[in-house]
Amino acid sequence: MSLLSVRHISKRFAGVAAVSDVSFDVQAGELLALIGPNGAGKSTCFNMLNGQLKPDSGQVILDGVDVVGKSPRQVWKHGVGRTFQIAATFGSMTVLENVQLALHSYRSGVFAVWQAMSHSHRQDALSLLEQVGMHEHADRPCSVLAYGDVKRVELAVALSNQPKLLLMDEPTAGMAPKERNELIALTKRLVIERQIGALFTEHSMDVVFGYADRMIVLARGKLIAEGEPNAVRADPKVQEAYFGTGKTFTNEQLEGATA
Ligand SMILES: Nc1ncnc2c1ncn2[C@@H]1O[C@H](COP(=O)(O)OP(=O)(O)OP(=O)(O)O)[C@@H](O)[C@H]1O
Repeated sequence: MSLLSVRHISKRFAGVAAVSDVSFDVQAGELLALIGPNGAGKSTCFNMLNGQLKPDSGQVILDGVDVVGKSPRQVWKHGVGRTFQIAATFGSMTVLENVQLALHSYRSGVFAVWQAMSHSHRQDALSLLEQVGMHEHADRPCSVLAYGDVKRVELAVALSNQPKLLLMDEPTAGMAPKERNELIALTKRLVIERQIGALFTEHSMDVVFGYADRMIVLARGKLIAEGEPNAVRADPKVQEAYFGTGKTFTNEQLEGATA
């Protein structure tokens, strides 16, 4: 059984078919890239997986449970972690406090209540920070960190609910190539070690071709290709979708991206 089975999900906004009859699977230990030109339906798809949007039809089965109709909080509790295109940490709090707060939120059952918690979940938070290589920065405020380090803290926060599935919205946006590769290599290692699944959107093709186990491609709300990156790259439908817009990545990037 797949970790995540998405079956025939669709979503319309007024006259726009944002996502039409899309089905795919994510396996435990797999890094799956979701790509597509601007407006292809990637965000809509993500938002249907994390409970922010309810599909008009279809099923989203995570670890045997259909999560359609559950709130974002319930979906999170069921094991979906998320990172954002612009890293979401609290700058005025330390690295350690950010992870402690996430652990506290998950374990106490209280989503948004802050308590004095200087000792709360400290060891577990340090352990998560160690896994992302940030434990030596535990007592620094997030606001002084380099952006790549903030993204690592965000990853530790996303792991605090022991997710089965990680959803990552352009995890490497705004990062230099070296940091970008380090972050995605770290993500891949954690996905394998923890046997979780990860689905990520990405505009950087070197990341997709270098690290994704498989990829799926959306265009105008429809799934037009899926498979191993090199096979998908050669697919005429994918080439056409990108040449048609020229906005997300170019012919040269498609051909030049190597594993
Ligand atoms: N809340 C909404 N109301 C109306 N139309 C929407 C809404 N959200 C998305 N759409 C439309 O649905 C389509 C898919 O949008 P979506 O944001 O999912 O694409 P995307 O692939 O994430 O694009 P991008 O790469 O530009 O972020 C677009 O035509 C968009 O204008």
